Amino acid sequence: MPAAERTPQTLYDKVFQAHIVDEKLDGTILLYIDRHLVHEVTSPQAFEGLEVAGRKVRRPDCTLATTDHNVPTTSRKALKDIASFIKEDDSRTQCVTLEENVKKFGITYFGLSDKRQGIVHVIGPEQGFTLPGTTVVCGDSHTSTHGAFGALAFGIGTSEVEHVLATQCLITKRSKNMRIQVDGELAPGVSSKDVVLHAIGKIGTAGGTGAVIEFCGSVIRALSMEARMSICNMSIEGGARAGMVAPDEITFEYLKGKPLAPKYGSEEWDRATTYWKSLQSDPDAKYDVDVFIDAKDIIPTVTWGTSPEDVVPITGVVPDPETFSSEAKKAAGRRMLEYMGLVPGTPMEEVVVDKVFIGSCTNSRIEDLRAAALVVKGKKIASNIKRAMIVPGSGLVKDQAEEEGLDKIFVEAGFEWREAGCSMCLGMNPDILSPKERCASTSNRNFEGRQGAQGRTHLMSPVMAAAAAIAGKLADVRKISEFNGSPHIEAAIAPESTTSSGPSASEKPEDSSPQVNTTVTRTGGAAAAGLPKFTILKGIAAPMEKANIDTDAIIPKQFLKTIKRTGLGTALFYEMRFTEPGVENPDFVLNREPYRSSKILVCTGANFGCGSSREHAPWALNDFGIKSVIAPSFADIFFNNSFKNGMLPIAIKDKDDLDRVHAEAVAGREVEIDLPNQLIKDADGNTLCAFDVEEFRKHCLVNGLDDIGLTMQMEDKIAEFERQMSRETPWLDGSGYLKRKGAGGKLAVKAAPVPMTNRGDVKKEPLEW
Ligand SMILES: CC(C)[C@H](C(=O)O)[C@@H](O)C(=O)O
Ligand code: SF4
Repeated sequence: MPAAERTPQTLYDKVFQAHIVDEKLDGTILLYIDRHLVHEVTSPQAFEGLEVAGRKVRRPDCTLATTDHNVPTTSRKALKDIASFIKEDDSRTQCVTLEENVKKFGITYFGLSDKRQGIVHVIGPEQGFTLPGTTVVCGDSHTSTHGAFGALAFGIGTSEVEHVLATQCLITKRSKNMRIQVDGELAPGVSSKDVVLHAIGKIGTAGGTGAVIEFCGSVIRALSMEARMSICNMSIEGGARAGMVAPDEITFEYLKGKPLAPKYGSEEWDRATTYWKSLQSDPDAKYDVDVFIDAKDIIPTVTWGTSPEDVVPITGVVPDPETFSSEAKKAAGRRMLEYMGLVPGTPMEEVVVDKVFIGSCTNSRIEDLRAAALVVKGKKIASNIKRAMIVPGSGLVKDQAEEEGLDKIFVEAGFEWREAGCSMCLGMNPDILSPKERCASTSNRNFEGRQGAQGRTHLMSPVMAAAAAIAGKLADVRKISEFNGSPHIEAAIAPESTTSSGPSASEKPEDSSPQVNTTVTRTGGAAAAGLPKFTILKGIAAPMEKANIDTDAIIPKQFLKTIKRTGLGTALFYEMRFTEPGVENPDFVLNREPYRSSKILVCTGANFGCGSSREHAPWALNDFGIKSVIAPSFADIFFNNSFKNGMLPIAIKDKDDLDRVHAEAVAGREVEIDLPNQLIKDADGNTLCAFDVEEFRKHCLVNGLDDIGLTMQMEDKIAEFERQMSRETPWLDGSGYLKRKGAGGKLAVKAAPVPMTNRGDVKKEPLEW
């Protein structure tokens, strides 16, 4: 797969190029996916789709599943099975459904009784499932985390999860190249989280739209793998499709001995590292966007508002919206301050906190816990702190921390020591904020209601969250005297990660159980049809005037627990639509006539659909009856997800054009979208403006084509690509407990389910499922 060098290429170009199965004239690309991570929230509908169509999982050896979002983080000592452990009905259904699906489709799965269970973005790297130069996807926006290895890793929606399960490929387009270079040396107390918060503050939450960000520069090179993961993790908050760091000796060192990485010292390891070393951007490679950051400008950073771009140094004050550049920004700022319960001019260090959460896929790894423990050691949390939680990212992180005695440091200080999961990052499980509670959080999103309805989130690094717990308010970790903060906190505390990754491949018993790749026996699923056709759409258009409408606002977390695609219309814009359950907010546009029957949404603010990869957002719009959203720009995943559901998102950049359409919406008149002619018209048929749409997407919409069926017609090309991959990068055919049997071109994949649990005596314990 190593590509011969031609025109100068970036790291992204190289990895992307090496995975092209097919390219159409209009630039539509069929991209091969090496690694697919699966969790319980975004997979049920995908498996259901496979089953209905009689399709099987093409590469179980390249697929790894776990439960993380819904799982309680309380003690698992009394755990019998997930069905009796999870009390909340919908959460239980989602987790049990995943367990049924992994059995049915023969996928390796880490359940709650397995120490390798954890947040999907923590376990992939930990197991060596994530490798340099690979393409990695998951039905989850923070898949960008894995880019720290020089992988092209991005979040996808549920329809795409189904597409990858069925074909191991995705239909996509090239992204732009963006480079964020961070040079210099980080000052004491400044960690990778501050770097990424600072960068997002600089570029904005739409700054990376349509691009893959390569993080480089002397600061990035000096960071540990875990610190790099925290940075790539939040690329999505900067609007980017993915973030990447070129692999180097730090990367290789991290991968040595990981169960699913090539065996260190083997010929395969040498071959792999030779290839990985070639994955550097060429010196004269071109970037579409270049951003430079001087490390000395970065000081410990916290957020003040409800978007990750609302950052301020801890030494700063709550900003005054009246100083913002436009009326729209002023209005948004006022709303944020009201929601956050903050007054302009208040020093950030005087903002009193109720809860502290150290966890999430951004900051729940062993180095994060070590760093926080250094701050906390020998101290007590402040008396006003109602609850402070440490939630390790995986069972293995938890074990490692306990081995080092970190749990004792935290517990003595007054923290709760929890089991692995997403926890309070998004409150889909019992860990939530109560209304108006303020949280110092190491997670990645501070959207309204994110950690619990009306909860108030301030994002920050683990050492800053630890400092807030001790001080009882937002605090500058550098002022906590005993904290001998060092440059690159994570790297300095843990020069080498010692987290064990469970039994290594060689320690594992040979898998001898018969495999279940093709349990679903219905056939005839390759037909390329299935969606309603979209040609002309005429109807009422609802006006909205807000920027950065995130997917958490379109459909809040509590409605993600469904295992169906339908019925979400009632939950659309829930927090804005209802003042309390069943009571409509009369001011919200969709509660007014004639907008109750809208088929179109016209939004004048940019970056519609930012945030999570939840396809529930387009499903909710669709179920409500809205088949098209018109806005100046969209977040990539939402945009993509809409097409997969036969919906048409239209980006209108020209302000006058958009204003004309918006005026019709405000007047309550019908608007017509003519897709074949790419025109938007008023109710009388007069053209308001033209719009662009990619040829392939238009073809699928107009003809109601299901793109999984289309891709399956490319079987010969996919199989040929896999044969070539087995020859050139054999380490990518499942290894270790995912060993692909019958390689060498045949698709006789024998995926290995986890042959045992990983608690206690691995040889004697029963099958995980
Ligand atoms: C549930 C999932 C779709 C979602 C995401 O994609 O990000 C979640 O992980 C989140 O952080 O909001
Ligand atoms: S962002 Fe939060 S909810 Fe989403 S995967 Fe990461 S930890 Fe889980």
